[in-house]
Amino acid sequence: MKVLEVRGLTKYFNGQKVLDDLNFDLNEGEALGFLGPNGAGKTTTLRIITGLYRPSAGRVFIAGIDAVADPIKTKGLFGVCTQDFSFNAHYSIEQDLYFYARLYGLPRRAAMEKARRALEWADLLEHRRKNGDHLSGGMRKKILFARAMINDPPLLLLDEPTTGLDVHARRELWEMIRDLKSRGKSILLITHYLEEAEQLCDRILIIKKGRLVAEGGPGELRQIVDVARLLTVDLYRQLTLEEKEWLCAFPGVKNCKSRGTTVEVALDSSPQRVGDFVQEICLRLQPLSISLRDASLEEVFLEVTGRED
Ligand SMILES: Nc1ncnc2c1ncn2[C@@H]1O[C@H](COP(=O)(O)OP(=O)(O)OP(=O)(O)O)[C@@H](O)[C@H]1O
Repeated sequence: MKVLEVRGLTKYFNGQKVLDDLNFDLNEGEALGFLGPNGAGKTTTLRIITGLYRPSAGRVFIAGIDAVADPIKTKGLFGVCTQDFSFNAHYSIEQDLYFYARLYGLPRRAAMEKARRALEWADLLEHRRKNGDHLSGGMRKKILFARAMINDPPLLLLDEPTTGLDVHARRELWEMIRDLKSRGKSILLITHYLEEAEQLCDRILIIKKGRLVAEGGPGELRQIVDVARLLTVDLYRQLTLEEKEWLCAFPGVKNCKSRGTTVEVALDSSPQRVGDFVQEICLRLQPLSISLRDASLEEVFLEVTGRED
């Protein structure tokens, strides 16, 4: 079942097109990475899904309900963790969660129980009497997750949840996301950390200037840009122009860049004979070392978002 459907989403701000006919789906139990350079339109998309902005054109359906025409009806179907947040200065985090549970209509006793269980889930029970502003950045994000999940919605929207956190805090949040996924929740994850998307997401979308430029599983994306592997060749001197042309002319070579005495050769996914290629390089260039590896998601991202329109 599709938990989220985005159809032809277009948004203008002051005559400038920020989203351009964006289409994607999020299936039940799926984690979808939503990536793109700064200003690509990720947060704008999220704000339209949550009903904060109206689109200039296009539709959004959450669990089949039209979120643009009837945003009130969809409010209980998603939890959101935004980049901007605040805590009521007079509330402890326990009262904060109780308040949110009451907003969703839970009776007093059930809301208290819910707040307590949410604190346990976030591993913050011992800090329950503190105000959110007095917690560390990682703890604050955990409380925001707990808030977003207080009414147990099927869809979770996360806008850069781990930005600015240390490695330990990031890993704790990853565990919480994995736990939500194991409970069948659908997750839209905006992130600039490609490793995070690779670790947590089943599928990844990359947008640029409000347009979808790539979509697929982390492995599939490498094939989309057709840079499957990278061969790094270290020389004792710089590569000559003639040698560069010779390298680029080999079958399966996508491009070839040299920086100082290091040469990086991008190879496509065709079943070429890499062994023969390496042998020829050794004979002609007598390199200090050669290494072959799969292209990283970061390299795919740079290729896709760096292309001219
Ligand atoms: N309320 C607004 N009024 C005018 N322009 C806006 C508004 N909100 C966003 N924009 C513009 O829309 C574009 C997309 O912004 P958005 O915040 O959606 O990008 P993003 O992909 O989330 O970027 P980042 O990764 O930096 O958070 C930007 O050019 C931004 O300046």
